[in-house]
Amino acid sequence: MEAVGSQLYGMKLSVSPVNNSKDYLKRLCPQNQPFVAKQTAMLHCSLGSSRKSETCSSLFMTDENGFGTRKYSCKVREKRKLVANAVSSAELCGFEDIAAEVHSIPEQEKIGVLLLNLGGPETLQDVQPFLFNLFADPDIIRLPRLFRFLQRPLAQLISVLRAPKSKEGYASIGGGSPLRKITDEQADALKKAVEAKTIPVNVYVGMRYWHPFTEDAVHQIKKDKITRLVVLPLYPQYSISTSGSSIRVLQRLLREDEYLRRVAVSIIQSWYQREGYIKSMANLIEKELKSFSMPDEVMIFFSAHGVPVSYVEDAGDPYKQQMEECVDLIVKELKSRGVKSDHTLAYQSRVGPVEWLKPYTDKVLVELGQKGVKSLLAVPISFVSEHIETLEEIDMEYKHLALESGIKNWGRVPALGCDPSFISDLADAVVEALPHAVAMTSSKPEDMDLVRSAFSLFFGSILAFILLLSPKLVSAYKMYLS
Ligand SMILES: C=CC1=C(C)c2cc3[nH]c(cc4nc(cc5[nH]c(cc1n2)c(C)c5CCC(=O)O)C(CCC(=O)O)=C4C)c(C)c3C=C
Ligand SMILES: [Fe+2]
Repeated sequence: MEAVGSQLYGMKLSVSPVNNSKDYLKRLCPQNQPFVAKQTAMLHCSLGSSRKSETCSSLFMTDENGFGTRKYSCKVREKRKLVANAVSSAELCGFEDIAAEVHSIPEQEKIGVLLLNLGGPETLQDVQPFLFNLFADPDIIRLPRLFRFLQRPLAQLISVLRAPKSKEGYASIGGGSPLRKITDEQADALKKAVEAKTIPVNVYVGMRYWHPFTEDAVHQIKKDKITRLVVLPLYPQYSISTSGSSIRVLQRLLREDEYLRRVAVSIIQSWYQREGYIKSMANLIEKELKSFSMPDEVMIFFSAHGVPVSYVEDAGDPYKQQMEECVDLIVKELKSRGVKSDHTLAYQSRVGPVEWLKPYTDKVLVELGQKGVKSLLAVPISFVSEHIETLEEIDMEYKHLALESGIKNWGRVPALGCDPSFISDLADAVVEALPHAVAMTSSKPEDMDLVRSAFSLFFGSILAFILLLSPKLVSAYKMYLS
C-alpha cells in the first residue's frame, strides 16, 4: 500500500517516508513480510517536493527482499512508468512507526475518508446519461489533444448507440446498478472499523459517473470542516481509466478551493498487494472450491475487467502488471493452504473497435471447454462489489458460454462487498495512510497552465511561420538555382 500526497502522472509525489538508508529499508520491509511487493518491488521513490520533482529523475528502488537500495536515473517518459510501478508496488511495513505517527495527529483534526468509485445508473432512464458521463471522460476515450473538442459530441453519439444494449443488461439485473447501495454499506462498515480503532472518522462516497458525484462528496467534506483526508479508490489495482480518472477529478476539485487546498490529503493509489485483501480473496475462493465434488480438478478462472492495450503499452498504465501480480499473490496464498487447482487469468468487458488486453475471457472459456476442463470457478478480480459485469456478464453470458463449450460444473466467487476481514484490512490501510497526508500545493495550477499555454503559443507560431514560409523558400531557392 502506498500513501501518496499528490498526483501520480503529474510527478508531484510525496511518497513517504523517503529514506534510502539500508537499515531503514530493512526495518520497513523485513524479509518475512509476505506481502512485500514481488518483482522489482520499487519501495520508495524519492521525487521530493512539487517544484523539484519536475526535473528530478531519481528513484530509489529495492530488490525483492527490501534490500539493495539503488538510485535509478531515467528519462521523464520512462520515469512516469517507473513512478506508476513504484507507487503501485511499494509497501509500507513499519507498523510501530505508523502507530506512533497516528497518535501524534492533533486531536482537533477532523478526519475524513473518501471512497472513490465508478457509480452506476439506478434506473433504466439513467443509463444513457450515465454512459454519456463515462464516454465524456478523456481517461475513457483518449482522443489526441487536437481532437479533444470532439469528446462531448462523440460521447453523446456513443452513449445513444450503446444505451439499448446496456439497458438490456441493467434490466436483467433488476433495472439498475447495485453499486450505490453496496458502496454505502462499505462506507458504513469502514466507518465502524476505523472507529473501533478509536479514531473518529466521517466516510464519504464520491462516484465518477453517477450520483453521489465526487463533487457532492467534496462539497460535504468542506461543509464538515474535515482537516485530514484519506482517499481510497475502491479498485484494488490502479488504472488510468479508473482510480486515475477519479483521482484527477478530485485533485482538480481540491486545488480549485481555498479551504480544500489546505486540507491534508493522503491518496492510496492501489492496494492489491495488501496481505488482508489477498487473504480475504483466498478465503472466498477456498470456500467456493469446497462446493465442488473434486476441488483439485477445478480451474480457478480469474476474470478481470479489460482496458485497451494502448493504455498499458503507450500510456504506461500499471494495471496489467498489477493484475498479474495480484493473481500471483492470491495463488501463492492458496497454494500455501494446500490448494492444488490450476488457474488462469483473462480479461472481460471490452467495448469498441480497439484491441483490449488479452486473452479475452469469452475466447478462453471456449478453449478450456474444448480442452476438456469440466469444472470452473470464476473469480471477478478487478472490483470489490457486485455490479453489472459480475451479475450479468459473468453469471449469465459467460456461464452460458462455458456450459455450451463443455464445462459441466460452474461456480462463481462473490465480490468482497462488506466481508469483515476485507473491511478490517481497508481500515488498517486508512490508519496507515493517515500520518502521510499532505496539503495540496498552494501554487495555482492554472497559473502554470497559463505559462505553459503562452509558451506553446509562442513556439507554435514560430513553427507555423516557418512551415508557411518553407514552400516559398524552397521555390525561391529553386529559382535562384535555375
Ligand atoms: C477495474 C475496473 C474497470 C475498468 C478497468 C474499466 C475500464 C473501462 N470501462 C469501460 C466502459 C464501460 N464500463 C462500464 C461499466 C463498468 N465498468 C466497471 C469497472 C471498470 N471499467 C464497472 C464496475 C462497471 C459497472 C457499473 C455498474 O453499473 O454496475 C460500462 C457500462 C456498462 C455497459 O454498457 O457495459 C461501460 C460502457 C471502458 C471503455 C474502460 C476502459 C477504457
Ligand atoms: Fe468499465
